[in-house]
Amino acid sequence: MSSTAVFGSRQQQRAAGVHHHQRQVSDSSSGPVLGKWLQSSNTAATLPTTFQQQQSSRRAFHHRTSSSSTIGSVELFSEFRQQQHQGGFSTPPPAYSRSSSKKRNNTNNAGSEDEEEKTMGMGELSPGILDLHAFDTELLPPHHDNKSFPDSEPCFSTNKQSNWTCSTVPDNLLRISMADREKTSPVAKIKVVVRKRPLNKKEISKKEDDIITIEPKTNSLTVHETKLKVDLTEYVEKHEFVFDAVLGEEVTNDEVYRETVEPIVPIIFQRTKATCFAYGQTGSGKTYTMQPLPLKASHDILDLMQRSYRNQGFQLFVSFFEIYGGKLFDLLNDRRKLCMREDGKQQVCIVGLQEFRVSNVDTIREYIEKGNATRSTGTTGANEESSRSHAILQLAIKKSVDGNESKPARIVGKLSFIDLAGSERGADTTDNDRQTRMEGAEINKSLLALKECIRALDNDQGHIPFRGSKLTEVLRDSFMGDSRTVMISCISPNSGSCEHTLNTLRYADRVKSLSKGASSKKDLVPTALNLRDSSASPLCTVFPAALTLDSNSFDPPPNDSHRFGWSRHIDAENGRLFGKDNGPPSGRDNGRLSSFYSDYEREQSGRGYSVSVDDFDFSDESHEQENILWKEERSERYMTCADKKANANGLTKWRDEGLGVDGVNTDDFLRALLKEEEELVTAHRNQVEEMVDIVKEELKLLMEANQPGNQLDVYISKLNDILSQKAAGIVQLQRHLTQFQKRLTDTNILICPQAP
Ligand SMILES: Nc1ncnc2c1ncn2[C@@H]1O[C@H](COP(=O)(O)OP(=O)(O)OP(=O)(O)O)[C@@H](O)[C@H]1O
Repeated sequence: MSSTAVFGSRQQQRAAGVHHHQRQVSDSSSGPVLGKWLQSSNTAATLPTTFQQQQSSRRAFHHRTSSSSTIGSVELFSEFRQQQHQGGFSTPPPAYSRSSSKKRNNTNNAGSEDEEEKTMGMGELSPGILDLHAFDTELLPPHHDNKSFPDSEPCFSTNKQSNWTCSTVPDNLLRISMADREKTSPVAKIKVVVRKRPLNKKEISKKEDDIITIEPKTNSLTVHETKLKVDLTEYVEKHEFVFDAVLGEEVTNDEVYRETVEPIVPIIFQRTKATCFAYGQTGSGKTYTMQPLPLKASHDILDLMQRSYRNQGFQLFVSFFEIYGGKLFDLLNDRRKLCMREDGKQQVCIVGLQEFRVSNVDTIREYIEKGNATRSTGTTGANEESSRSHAILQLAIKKSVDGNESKPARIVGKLSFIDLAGSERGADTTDNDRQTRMEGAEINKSLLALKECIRALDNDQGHIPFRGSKLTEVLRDSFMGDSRTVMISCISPNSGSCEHTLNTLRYADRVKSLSKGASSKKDLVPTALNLRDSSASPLCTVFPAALTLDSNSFDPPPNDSHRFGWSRHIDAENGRLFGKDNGPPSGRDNGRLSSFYSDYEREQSGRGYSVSVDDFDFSDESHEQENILWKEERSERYMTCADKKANANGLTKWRDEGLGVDGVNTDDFLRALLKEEEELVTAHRNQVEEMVDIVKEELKLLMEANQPGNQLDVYISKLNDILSQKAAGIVQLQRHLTQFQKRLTDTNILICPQAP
């Protein structure tokens, strides 16, 4: 059966967890992987500039290495490492200077890029003229001196020129006005951008590899994950992702601004609220990325006020606060504690928050520096000066009624910048103290809630789970009405951060793929490369044996966060109960689970297996939170179904009268259903955990079986035990499932049409 036949239409593919934004390739020979890697990391001349060129260079390389074994690829890999460590791929340090204190200096850093703007005077960049500043600073090759990096400072690991050749130069040559830009390119509701930082000196000294390659032309990036087989040979698994924009280490903060926030600025004047946030592992460059943005945006806003909207009564206000441990603090007012209130119209009001009217960039810079200096920071394994809070800087555009400044100004639009605290997995926080762990849990909760809100908003769902976290509650009004969201996913390039990087990219990928707009995106044609979340696709072509497996049992859980693929199944069978996008958020690392499955498949197909089953971790704190959000959503769904059933039975106002289905109290009815559902999911989770242990045993047994002198009878008896355990687990879960299905059928839930 061909791979396309297995997955059918695009829609079916999505329902089956197939992801069109993410293409992942596992290649145990890894020849082509390294071929592309070497080329794209080398020089502009060897960088494939078109897809065809890439393909042909891939083919050429593949041809060169097609007969090479894993050992061969390991040799190539070491060759690559050697060259990299010898500085062969290093690029010069950035032209701008940074001092060691991050939180202050990032603004200064923005400032260093902005310094010239200041001396030129505001408004010098008039519509349609060349941006000489960008031209001067960004096209001149910076001075090459690797030794000049302070400890935590980054070094570039790829050739800067290569990427200029690909995409950046034309953008800088002619900088059209924002208004023109706005006319020509409508601003997407959600934009997901990835930014990779350079390797820092510490990572280089630890001889870590840069495992991310970027193809700016196709907005794609590839994570080259090195894995070990049980026989300890290395192989490289490629994970390829496509986003709205992918920014490499050579991309300046100016360019980040142009790609992310600049297009939104003009529409803030048209009653739009926009949010730009950075997400990523601690130390991945969120603060570095976010800090310069508000200043640049203020510059453009003031510019528009003075040019396009002169004398129209627009005013700019700035406020800056942080959420730390679920509490709000004003960063422009000595960290005064704030409280949040909601008025009758569900407008969020942060009581006591100081808002300052600003009319020039210097004043805004001072406010931003003041706020940054007041922020809560701490130390994490990856970042000595880590932000442990979510910092929210808001630029509000207000307009006085009839242009009369003596009357109170009304809000027109708002631009919120959120520098999210660094994301760390539960597992990473075990070394830290309780405080850091609590912070980590809070951060995870916010991230999950944020994703859920974006997802619900983009699907125009009636119910937006704002209450999932303080962060989303506070941002509520920014998400209401006409809103835009820009998410910048920051990633570290080093091999030691591989798992975090994949998590960040999967989060970003999910945010993007959940958006309705995603379906109209470029990457629609199903290819052999983008069939699975994690690397399973090539198995269909490279390892045909994988196709003989039952595709249901070995499908990785779908990316769209359905709980273990369950809602998808019901969806496909009944098309009614749970909408595809209404499944519970998984929050758990589906990627790792699917990676586990693909490893298992690889083993089944006789190509060895990975030891990455240890990665399979259910202990994520965010699980609790996801349950809350999910229950809220599911409860609504049950209510709607029960409503319909009650109506069909001639019962009106059953909710008000507290009557549930069949006369049972509404609350009890819902509680019982949710409880049973939760029990089923818990049973499923336990079963999968057990299964992982069993599979580990199985892998061990297989290893033993390959040892000389192995006893066949011992092997047979152990295998029998293992298979019985597996079968028992499955039968037990099946029984549980049947009971729950029966319960749903009895209460007519399964035949309830989906709520509009
Ligand atoms: N694109 C980049 N170019 C150059 N240096 C960078 C870049 N991104 C980050 N850095 C440097 O890397 C270090 C860590 O960056 P940063 O503090 O912004 O990370 P973070 O994601 O905000 O971490 P945390 O979540 O722990 O606060 C800093 O020293 C910063 O200057």
